[in-house]
Parts: sequence; structure tokens; C-alpha cells
Amino acid sequence: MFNVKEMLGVYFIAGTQDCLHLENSAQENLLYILEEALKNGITCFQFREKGKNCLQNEREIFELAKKAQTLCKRYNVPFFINDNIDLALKLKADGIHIGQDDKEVCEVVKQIQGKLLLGLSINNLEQALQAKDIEGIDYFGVGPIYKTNSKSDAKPSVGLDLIKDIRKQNIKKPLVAIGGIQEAHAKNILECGCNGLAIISAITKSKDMEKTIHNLKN
Ligand SMILES: Cc1ncc(COP(=O)(O)OP(=O)(O)O)c(N)n1
Ligand SMILES: Cc1nc(C(=O)O)sc1CCOP(=O)(O)O
Ligand SMILES: [Mg+2]
Repeated sequence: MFNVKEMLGVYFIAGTQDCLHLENSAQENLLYILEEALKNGITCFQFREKGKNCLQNEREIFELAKKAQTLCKRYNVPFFINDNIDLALKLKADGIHIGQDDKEVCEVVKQIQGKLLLGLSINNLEQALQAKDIEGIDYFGVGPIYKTNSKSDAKPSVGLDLIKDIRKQNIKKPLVAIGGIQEAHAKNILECGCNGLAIISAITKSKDMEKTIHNLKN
């Protein structure tokens, strides 16, 4: 239903923990920022309720994810869930993103039975070589490219070399870069062979969402 390479263009990720800097409640802020981002052309959204100050209550998380999903549907933008496969299946989300420290990716492929798109995080070349031929993985999230303040347990940053190395190995999976990405980085990253940019803070903290998303796209 969605074209994966196009979907990765400007891939926005957020949860309430990323939206504490505005006036209203973090939940209202998240939905407000998400709608502004959707109006201005993000191509994918990942609901990632994780880290310091995130919601703990399962019911609240479910209700908030559902509201975010409804917004994404209104703008025909794919809705992903981070980590929580049961929640993604229950909500009939468009996709799930998992990392190297989450459930083993082949188990996830079996569990989701083709019902969800699947993204896998890649932090080094060995991981990419291991996963390159696994059917059912729709894209790799490659990073952290630069230093990030949005993930306390992020791995050391890898720079653009990892993207270049993955493409040099003729790995064909769609790639989205992640970690510390700002508007000014977009051109260089895309020229290295990435299909898109995954972003938290450059969007949640943007003072001019229209300009930010325009610059990330162009
Ligand atoms: C698009 C995208 N790429 C990478 C990640 C990171 O996933 P992971 O390594 O599992 O870390 P957490 O996000 O779960 O903390 C991502 N979420 N999305
Ligand atoms: C969620 C996440 N995963 C990363 C990885 O390297 O896998 S970096 C990261 C945080 C990205 O946020 P920001 O755009 O604010 O740097
Ligand atoms: Mg994860």
C-alpha cells in the first residue's frame, strides 16, 4: 500500500517525552506537533513512547497511540510503533520498528505474518550484512549518524561512513538515517545513498515547521 522508499523521506519519530518543552500537557503537545508535521509533509510517523518521563500506563499509551494513528490516517501517512509488537498488531498499525536489542528479527518476521511493515536498526556493517537478505525486513534505520540527545542509550555515532559502506557492499535495502540530524545535514546524507531521514528533535523543537520540513525534503 505504501511505497517504502518514498515513505522514508522525512520520517518523524516522537513520544510525550520529546514534547515537554511546550506549554500544554505533553500528550496535547505531541498531538499538536504531530498534526503540524503532517500538514507540512512528513512522510511517516513512528510512535515511540520511551525514555525518561515517558508514559507508564498501558491504557494511556494505547489511547494516545490511537489518537496519533487517527491523525496519520487523516493525512494518509504510514503509522509505525516502536518496539511494542503487540500494540502494533492490536492497533493494526502500518508498521513496527525494532532494534538489535529488541526481539530477534526473524522471530518478529514470523510473529507479524506480513501484517506490518518492518524496520530494523543497524549500528554497524556486520549487522547490515547479516540482515540484508532477510525477507520481511522492509528497511534499515542506520545510526546514530551524529550525536543525539534524544536517546540516552544511543550507541557511539557512526558518521556518514556506515551509510557509504553499506552501499559499497551492494546492500539494496531502503535506508533511513537517524541520530542528531539537522536540516543542514540532509543533502550530504541523501547523497551517500540514504532514502530518507529519521528525526525527533529537529522537528519537535522546530520554530518553523514548514521551513524545517521543506529543508529536510529538498
Ligand atoms: C527509524 C528508526 N531507526 C532506528 C531506531 C532505533 O531503534 P532501537 O535501536 O531499537 O532503539 P529505540 O528507538 O527502541 O530506543 C528507531 N526507533 N527508528
Ligand atoms: C531513536 C533513535 N535511535 C537512534 C539510533 O541510532 O538508532 S538515534 C535516536 C534518536 C534520534 O533523535 P534526534 O533526531 O533528536 O537525534
Ligand atoms: Mg527498539
